[in-house]
Amino acid sequence: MIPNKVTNIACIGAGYVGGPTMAVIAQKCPHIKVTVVDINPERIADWNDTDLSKLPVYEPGLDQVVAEARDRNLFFSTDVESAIREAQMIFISVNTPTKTYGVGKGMAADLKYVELCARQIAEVATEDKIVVEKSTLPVRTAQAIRTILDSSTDAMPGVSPRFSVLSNPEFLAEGTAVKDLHNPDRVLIGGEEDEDGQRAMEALVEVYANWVPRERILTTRIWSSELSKLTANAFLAQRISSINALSALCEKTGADVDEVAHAIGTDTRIGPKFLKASVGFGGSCFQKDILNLVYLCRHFNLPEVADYWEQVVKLNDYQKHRFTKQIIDTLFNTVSGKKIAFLGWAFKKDTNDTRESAAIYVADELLQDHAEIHVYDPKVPAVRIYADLEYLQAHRRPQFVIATPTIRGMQSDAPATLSSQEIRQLVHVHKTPYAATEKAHAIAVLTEWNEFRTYDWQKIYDAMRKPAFVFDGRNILDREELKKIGFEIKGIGKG
Ligand SMILES: NC(=O)C1=CN([C@@H]2O[C@H](COP(=O)(O)OP(=O)(O)OC[C@H]3O[C@@H](n4cnc5c(N)ncnc54)[C@H](O)[C@@H]3O)[C@@H](O)[C@H]2O)C=CC1
Ligand SMILES: O=C(O)[C@H]1O[C@H](OP(=O)(O)OP(=O)(O)OC[C@H]2O[C@@H](n3ccc(=O)[nH]c3=O)[C@H](O)[C@@H]2O)[C@H](O)[C@@H](O)[C@@H]1O
Repeated sequence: MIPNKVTNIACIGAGYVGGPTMAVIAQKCPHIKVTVVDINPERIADWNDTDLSKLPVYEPGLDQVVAEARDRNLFFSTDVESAIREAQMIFISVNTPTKTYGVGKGMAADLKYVELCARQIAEVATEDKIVVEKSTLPVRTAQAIRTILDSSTDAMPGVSPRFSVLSNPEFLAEGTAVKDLHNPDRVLIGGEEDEDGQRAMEALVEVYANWVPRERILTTRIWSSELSKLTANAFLAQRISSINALSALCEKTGADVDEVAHAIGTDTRIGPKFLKASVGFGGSCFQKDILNLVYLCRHFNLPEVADYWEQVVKLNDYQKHRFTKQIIDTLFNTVSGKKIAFLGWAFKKDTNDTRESAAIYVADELLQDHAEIHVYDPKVPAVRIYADLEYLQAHRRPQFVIATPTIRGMQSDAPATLSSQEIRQLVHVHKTPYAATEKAHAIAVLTEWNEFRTYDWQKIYDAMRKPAFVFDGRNILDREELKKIGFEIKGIGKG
């Protein structure tokens, strides 16, 4: 019988979602044993490291949560099979990147890791289990998971465990993951409408109810839950693209985008959040989830709906390109041989995650113009920065190329593919902001780390080449103060 209460949970995937989410469940539910498993042994070793600064995910407050629960009722392991066998409830929290091959390449979510998990659960399970989709998935994936689970049940007559599939998408944002998990706006649980589905939902509601007020735990039909996750990310990203679109107009007209955002955000129907103009949104999910939504709409023959959402991603590509073009234009139409210092590489502050960070695309485009790039980021190591640039050489999205047909008003060549050696010759990673900015022609702020505001900007100015340009892609620096020192400063949407 599908349990309606659980004391043993497994989670497949010890990444940015699986790790923090399960750590908080274990912290808040000491009566439940939580085992997080992953096929990546280094990742698991890092989660088990006694030096908590080595946790594979950097999130403020996560070290304390792990310290409290680890080896009490929270375990990290590579033994996927045992964890599946013992658990009554199994979360699937593996990566679902955009497909880079075959049908749906560049648009659809790649579900091969999710499928592998379902197959492994089906192979190993001998008792009834609840399977929870924690990964972000296209609507109706639960159907595919159920088909896999049920077909192997048929193949094992005699041992016929039952499965109930739930959708429980995660809404945490990186950098505030622990805060978001401790105090979520809502928890969403979608389940099947039969008796098993109801029992499974009851079991998962019970888990969250240990710390989340019941009225914030929403239960829906499974398809609604799956689609709500893609919709939430599409709406959030759409707000950023909307304000970024207006930032371009602000620059032409002399308006100030922060003033415009404040003015519209005080309307309670619009609200103040997610209206910060920037060099463009990054992160592993917004682009991937919108492309997935666009793919689904095209699949269901809704081209107008698909085009509407695709524009959010195109505008984001345009914004990254616009920022780069402004750097090149301002530096007298070429950055060849010039030293551009990057403050920040992570896709946002308070995380070491760089996936789809705007910094990667800006760097790539500047490298096409033969710039020399010097990076400082408080949390991102050099190996990650090189790996990001190398990955991009092999996986440029055609949309980005289309969005950047002209540089300086002239037709530019298709982007050159840089070798690892060329990247290492042109990109240097520094341990301090002062080393990165020394003798630089310009500074580009790519991430909104708080510490960037607190630097000795006079010292930075003194060591730079003149005129000393700052391109603030996050509008975080004190413009007046920097101008007084002598900097030429350009922001986003600052007319
Ligand atoms: N990163 C974020 O802030 C958020 C991510 N999501 C969604 O959560 C899912 C996971 O995302 P992340 O945690 O960021 O990904 P991640 O890439 O950080 O972690 C996924 C982990 O799954 C492991 N894995 C893959 N296949 C496996 C298998 N068959 N057996 C065992 N381990 C396996 C990988 O080794 C990796 O460590 C994605 O669907 C994503 O869209 C949802 C909300 C927030
Ligand atoms: O599905 C996911 O992965 C998650 O995606 C986002 O979270 P995340 O990408 O971690 O971080 P955000 O705070 O949403 O920022 C995303 C990007 O948008 C940028 N941003 C954000 C807000 C804003 O006003 N302006 C802006 O440029 C950030 O700098 C960052 O590059 C959502 O906020 C989460 O709810 C969701 O769970």
